[in-house]
Amino acid sequence: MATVTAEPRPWLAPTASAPVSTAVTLPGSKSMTARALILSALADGPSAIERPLRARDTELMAAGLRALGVTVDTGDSERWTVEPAPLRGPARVDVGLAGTIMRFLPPAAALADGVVEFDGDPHARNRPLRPIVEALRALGVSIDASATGGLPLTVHGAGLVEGGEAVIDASASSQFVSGLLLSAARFTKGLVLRHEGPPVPSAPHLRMTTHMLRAAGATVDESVPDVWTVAPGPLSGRTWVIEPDLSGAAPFFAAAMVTGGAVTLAGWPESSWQPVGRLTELLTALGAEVSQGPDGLTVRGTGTLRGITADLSEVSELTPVISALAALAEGPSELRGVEHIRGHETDRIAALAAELSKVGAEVTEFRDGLRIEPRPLHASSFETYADHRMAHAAAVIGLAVPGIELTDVACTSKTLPEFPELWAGLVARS
Ligand SMILES: O=C(O)C1=C[C@@H](OP(=O)(O)O)[C@@H](O)[C@H](O)C1
Ligand SMILES: C=C(OP(=O)(O)O)C(=O)O
Repeated sequence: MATVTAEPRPWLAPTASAPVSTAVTLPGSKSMTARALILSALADGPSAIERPLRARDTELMAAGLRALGVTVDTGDSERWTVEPAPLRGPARVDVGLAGTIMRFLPPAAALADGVVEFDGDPHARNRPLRPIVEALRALGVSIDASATGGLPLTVHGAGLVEGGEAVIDASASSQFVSGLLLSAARFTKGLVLRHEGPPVPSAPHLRMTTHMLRAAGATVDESVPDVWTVAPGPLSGRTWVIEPDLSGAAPFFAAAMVTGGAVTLAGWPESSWQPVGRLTELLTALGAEVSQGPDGLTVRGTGTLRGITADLSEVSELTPVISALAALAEGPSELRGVEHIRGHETDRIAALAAELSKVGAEVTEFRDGLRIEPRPLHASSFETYADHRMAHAAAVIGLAVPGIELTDVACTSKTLPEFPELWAGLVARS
């Protein structure tokens, strides 16, 4: 069952009356938890996932794997266990609004013996899927998709996938590549996947996929740009230790920046598979001081919030929170390179342009991004479009601008069901 947050609709974002200075402990990375679940389900022995993310996206992933016959025990929030089994249909999978499920699970379902049906939230049907469906067909999988090539999908699992070579245009989502690679070691001939088209976004997420595949024992070659090779072979069960979710931490870091305080993300590892270097560059350019020590990763507000010009293609899921900071900055910002986020939980470029304009910013919408000119901001209703990161953006603005009313905050359950309580606690302690 997905977690439901009983928060009022609309939700008035709390305003900070003093600097937010605190340490936060946040759950594990959504992206790492999703990959650990898939790799564990395809392994030849049991696995444990320590400090996973328990949220709608990962609970639905666990439920999807259970529907395919895998034993996933999520009873202990600190340590989930996965006992693989031969995958089988018939099964039905609810993907919710999760890109990770709709792109990572169909390739695994193709290995199942039986029919596996996929569907999700109304907007999930609009999210791009065609390239991965066509690549799977080229690899010998029988799939029925909607007229637009997306959900609802039916995968006719034959118990094996021939695999081999495939060409894909992954410019709309790195998850098409990650999804195919995660199951590829179990394809009879493995996989040689070549991307052809405009650049693939989210390179750090691709590196996370190849790191985790190697950690599970797969042989992966990514030495040729835009070509990924996974040799056929077994995957090992293991213990995955999940890092705190860096993208989920972004609004909390932004709180330090907006209020001139300091927020430490506790439990941050010395070396990470998430794009902490890029986040540090961006927050520093915006005016923050970022440091790492035994207590964790700390972002300190300096009282200065500068506008920036940045290509966010590597860290596109940060666009909403960075846009919120840009709307509160001293000068204009131009955030580009993220056309594909029009296919995220909502069309994030259009949604940010509409909502930031409503609160008073001057916004120009480009095909691949936004120009944001700060203006005096004012109270307003803020539509969240069922998008957790739109809610984060609104909450960040609300710290500085009284009267920001989110149409819905429960959408944050996608990746952090505790968000409303954690956010209120942050301000209460300020
Ligand atoms: O592989 C992953 O876990 C993700 C990859 C990225 O997707 P896109 O490449 O579609 O942006 C990112 O935005 C998403 O939140 C998570
Ligand atoms: C784009 C996102 O999610 P998804 O994994 O559903 O694509 C996101 O979390 O910002």
